[in-house]
Amino acid sequence: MTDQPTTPDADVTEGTDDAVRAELTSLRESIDNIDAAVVHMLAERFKATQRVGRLKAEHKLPPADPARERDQIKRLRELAAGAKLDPVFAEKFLNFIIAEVIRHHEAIARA
Ligand SMILES: C=C(O[C@@H]1C=C(C(=O)O)C=C[C@H]1O)C(=O)O
Repeated sequence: MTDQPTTPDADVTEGTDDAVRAELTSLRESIDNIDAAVVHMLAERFKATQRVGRLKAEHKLPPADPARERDQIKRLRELAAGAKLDPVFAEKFLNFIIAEVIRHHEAIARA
């Protein structure tokens, strides 16, 4: 972020047919609902993983469990393929989340 004054972005749909703009708005409402659901689901997942992190710290278990991760990645790739979602993307997404969870578990173990 800078302190420079910003000009608002132009409406990229200006001049586009009204029916097209209405369809875009409707699709974006669905996207906004899905994004909200994703945020809420991720929040619940992190609540559960925080509890796992505390349990592991109390019982001196390591923050990461590579065997469990391998099983999850295999399962998620299969689910993704069945849902016509790119399995490579699904794996990257899960790995991104797991890396954050492991960071949390390391922090809990240090605390
Ligand atoms: C949550 C756990 O800790 C880590 C994070 C995982 C996850 O986010 O799904 C899976 C395995 C572990 O590396 C766990 O062991 O179940």
